[in-house]
Amino acid sequence: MLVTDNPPAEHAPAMGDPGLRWLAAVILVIVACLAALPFVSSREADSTMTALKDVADKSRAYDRLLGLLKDAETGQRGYIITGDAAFLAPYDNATLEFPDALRALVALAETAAERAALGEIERLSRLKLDELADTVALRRERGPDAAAAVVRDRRGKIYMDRLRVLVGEQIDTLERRRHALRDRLRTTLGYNTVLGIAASVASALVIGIALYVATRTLRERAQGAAQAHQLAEAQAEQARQSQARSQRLADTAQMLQAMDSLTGAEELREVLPAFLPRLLPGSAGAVYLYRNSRDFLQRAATWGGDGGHPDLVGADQCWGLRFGRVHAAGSGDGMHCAHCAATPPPENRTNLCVPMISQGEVLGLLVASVPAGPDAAMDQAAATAISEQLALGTSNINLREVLRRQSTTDELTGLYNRRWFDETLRRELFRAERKRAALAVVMIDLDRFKHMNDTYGHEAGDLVLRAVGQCLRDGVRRSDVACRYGGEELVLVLPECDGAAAVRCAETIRTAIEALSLRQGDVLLPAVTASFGVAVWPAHGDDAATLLQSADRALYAAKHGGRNRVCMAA
Ligand SMILES: Nc1nc2c(ncn2[C@@H]2O[C@H](COP(=O)(O)OP(=O)(O)OP(=O)(O)O)[C@@H](O)[C@H]2O)c(=O)[nH]1
Repeated sequence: MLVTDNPPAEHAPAMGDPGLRWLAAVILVIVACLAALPFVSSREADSTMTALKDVADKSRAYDRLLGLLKDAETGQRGYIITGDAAFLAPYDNATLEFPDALRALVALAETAAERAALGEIERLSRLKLDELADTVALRRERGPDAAAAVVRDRRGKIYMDRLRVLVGEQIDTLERRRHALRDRLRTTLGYNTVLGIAASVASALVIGIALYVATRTLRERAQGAAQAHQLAEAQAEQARQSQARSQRLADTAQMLQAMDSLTGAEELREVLPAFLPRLLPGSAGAVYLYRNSRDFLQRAATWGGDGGHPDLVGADQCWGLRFGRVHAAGSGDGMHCAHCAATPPPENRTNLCVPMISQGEVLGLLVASVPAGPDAAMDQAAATAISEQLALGTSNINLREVLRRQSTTDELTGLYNRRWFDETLRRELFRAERKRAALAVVMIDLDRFKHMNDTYGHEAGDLVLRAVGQCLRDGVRRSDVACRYGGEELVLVLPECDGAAAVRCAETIRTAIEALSLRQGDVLLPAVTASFGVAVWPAHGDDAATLLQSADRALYAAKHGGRNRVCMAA
């Protein structure tokens, strides 16, 4: 349109016109600034994502520190109970690694408060490790009773409880920081998108102006017009790339956010296929995660069609895993991995295998088939960045699973803890009321347990509690909940179970406990028995408190009736 409607050249303002040149220069400066802004904003998003990764690393370092102390304590307990030096392996390993783990955390400390907390952690850890070393030495030189006497004075337990609280507070602080960083990332990405659009609009404007000027001066300034075209195209390409980059960052952040809300790795099957096709356009592939046994990697998700990816992959079947870095193989070149869906890949495709590495540990494998061609290098870089984010997200899922398990279970018996019991009873009472179904509660108390502790030591008592916990787990259905109520008191919540069935269940467990034959080292411990009190909703109480009181009174009756028996509430 502009070319045909042009006035004759002699009346048109030429590029040589100083006014027009100034106008062009001003527009170019504005457009250049707009195009640069998304880059600045992207840098901000990059630095926030790095900070997020650092916070997650530090959280894991705290968790590892506590894990080392627990390993040392487990080794010490095993050695004291058995006298077998083989049990000291985790203890030796943990005491060896502990100073480095603590030093690494001190080096990462950022605030005076964190340094103060680490100082206290260091002091308590030293006391705890000294106590462990003393008891190990005592066991070696003076036998189990001398070592057990030191354990019994509970000094070590007090240090350990305090350390758990201190480390937990640090992890909570880091969790709050992670949420704040995620909010900041979301805001930055919002700005980024707006700036990307503004840059695109400005580029479109400059293209229009450049075309206008170029056509007006075409006859005299053919070369100048071509340069203007090139400049406009470069600007448009720059804006397109910046927008694509912003979009990829936003998609990656969204994927991480979605992964943050997962309760287990199996849910990746739902989340990843929604994001990976957007992050690697035109691709198809699969994500594998190591099984707990670490012998094979198991397929966790696929995208871009089923693709024939096998369920399991051995670490030695993948060149990427063997080299510990991204491995690419095209149709006519490179070493092909046996596990890839199409080996070798079709003419116009490249297979990428990218190990997912977090903190130097390989957590899984990203396998992607991408289009071969000029964008292949960009796809490879993107796949590497995505695998880093997947590794970060996966290790966060693993960490959350461990923390959730720790917060709901009792460490000694492996049964659910008191907090979980309170929540479960409240929830099951609501359900029973809604379904009009029965619900039974069974309170259990070990008989003359003080005598066991006083005669055979606290470790023997712990051994008994662990074995009784196993009897409870074996004796209930999957839908029942067995908890440690406190000390040597245990409790069962039996949904949809009437009085007769609850008494039968209690009898089974009572008989199993009575039949236990336990040894502590060479010493055969005396038979253990327990008393049971059963109460049923709604006959013995219509809320949690009265139901528990009824079960407790029935337990009292069982004790007074001679112990080692099951009594139903009156
Ligand atoms: N080993 C060990 N003992 C514990 C634990 N928690 C509580 N106990 C002990 O359990 C014993 C409970 O004793 P009592 O409440 O007097 O009752 P009992 O000796 O079992 O006698 P009855 O209940 O009347 O049959 C105390 O000695 C506690 O120290 C624990 O985690 N480990």
